[in-house]
Amino acid sequence: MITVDEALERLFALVKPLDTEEVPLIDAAGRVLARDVTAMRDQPPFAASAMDGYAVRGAEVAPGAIFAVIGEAAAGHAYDGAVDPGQTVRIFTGAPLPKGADRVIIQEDVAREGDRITLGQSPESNDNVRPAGCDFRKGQTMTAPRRLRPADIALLASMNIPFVPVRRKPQVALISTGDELVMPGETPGPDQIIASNTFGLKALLEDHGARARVLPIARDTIRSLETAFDLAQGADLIVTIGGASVGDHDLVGRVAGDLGMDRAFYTVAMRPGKPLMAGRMGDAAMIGLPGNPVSAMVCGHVFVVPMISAMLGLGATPAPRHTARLAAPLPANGPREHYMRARITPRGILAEDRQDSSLLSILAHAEALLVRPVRDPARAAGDQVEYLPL
Ligand SMILES: Nc1nc2c(c(=O)[nH]1)N[C@H]1C(S)=C(S)[C@@H](COP(=O)(O)OP(=O)(O)OC[C@H]3O[C@@H](n4cnc5c(N)ncnc54)[C@H](O)[C@@H]3O)O[C@H]1N2
Ligand code: MOO
Repeated sequence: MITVDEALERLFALVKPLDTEEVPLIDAAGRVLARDVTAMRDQPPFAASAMDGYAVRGAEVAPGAIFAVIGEAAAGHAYDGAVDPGQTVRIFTGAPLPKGADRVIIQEDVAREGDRITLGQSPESNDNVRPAGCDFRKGQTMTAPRRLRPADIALLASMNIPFVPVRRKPQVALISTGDELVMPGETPGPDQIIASNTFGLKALLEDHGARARVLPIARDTIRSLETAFDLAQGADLIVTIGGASVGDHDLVGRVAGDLGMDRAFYTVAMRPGKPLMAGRMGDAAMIGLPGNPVSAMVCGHVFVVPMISAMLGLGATPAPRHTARLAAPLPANGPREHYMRARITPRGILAEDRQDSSLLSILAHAEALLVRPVRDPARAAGDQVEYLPL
C-alpha cells in the first residue's frame, strides 16, 4: 500500500497537458486558456461619458453658470465639432466626449430652457468621464493557464478576441463493472441494483472540464471486460469502477494486465478507496476505482479531478484543502488517511455519524470531506482540521 501523496505523484506521471485547439468565444466558457491572449484595442477606445447630461469645459463650472447647447453626442454617435468656452453638448452615457470638453454635468444638476442650460447651486464634483483605456490598453494580456469564468468571457469579447486558444478537453471513458448492475430506468432483478457511480463521476469530471462517455456496463467476465476496454479506445483516460478488490469476481486488474496495462500501483492507504489501481494502457492512462459508490466518488475528487486538471495544463497539484474547527470531538485515526463525509455548521465542521462507503445519501448531504491524516490522534472540539469542499 502506498500513501495518497505517493499515489497522486504516480498518477500525475501517467498524464501530460493535452494539445491546444481554438474555439469560438461563444463556446469558451469553462475551458482552460492555453496561451496568453492580447487585447486588440483600448477600452474604452475614447474618453467616454459615464452619465447622461451636458459636456462642458470643467474650468467654467460654477454655481449658476450658463451654457449654450450646440449639439448632441450619443453612444455610437459622436459630436464632430468642438466645445468652445460658454458652450455645451447634450451627451448620453457611453458617448465620446467632444473635443474641448473634459467634464459632464449630470442632467439632474441642470435647468434647461430651449438651447440654454443653467447649472444648479451645487454641481457635483465628479467629472463623470471615463478616460480612454481606463479598463484596459491595447496589448494588455490575459495570462494562461486560466479556467475561463463568465467575467473572463466578457473581457475577452471586449478585447475583440473572437477565437480562443484552449486545451483540448480530456476524453474520459467510464466503465462500470458487475453482474449486479443495471442502468437507471431499467428493471433490476431481485439481486440487482442500479449503476450510480458512472453517472456521479461523469457529472464530477465534466464539471472540471473533461468530456466523459459512459460505456455499457461490463459483466464479471473476461470477455465482457475485454469488450469494454475495446470500446474505450480513443480515450485519454479510462476509468473502471468496481471489480478492483480481492474477490473471485474482481477481474479488472487481471484483464487490464492481460491487455498490456503497465501498472503504476495497486492499493492506497486511504479510507474509503483502498483497492485503487492505475497504470498506462497504450496511449491512455487507466485508473481502476473501487466499486463502493462513496469510494468511487471520493477517489474521483482526490485523484481523478487533479489528473484532469493536469491534462488541462492547470498544473499537477492535489485538490485544494481548506481548514475549519471541529464542531465535535473525533477518535484517533488508524493507518489509512480517512476522508470523512462532513457538514459545515455554524459551530464548525461536523463529521457524519455513518461513514460506510456504500451510503450515497450521506455523501449527497455532505458538504465536505474532512481529512484525517494517517494515525492522527484523537481530536477535541475546536481543533483545526483540513477538508476538501464538495
Ligand atoms: N476481503 C476483502 N474484501 C474487501 C476488501 C478487502 O480489502 N478485503 N476491500 C473492500 C473495500 S475497501 C472496497 S471499496 C470494496 C471494493 O471492491 P470492488 O472494487 O471490487 O467493488 P465491487 O465488489 O465490484 O463492488 C463493491 C460494491 O459497490 C457496488 N458497485 C459497484 N459498482 C457500482 C456502480 N457502478 N454503481 C453502484 N454501485 C456499484 C457493488 O454492487 C458492491 O456493493 O471491496 C471491499 N471488499
Ligand atoms: O475503498 Mo473501500 O471503502 O475503502 O470501502
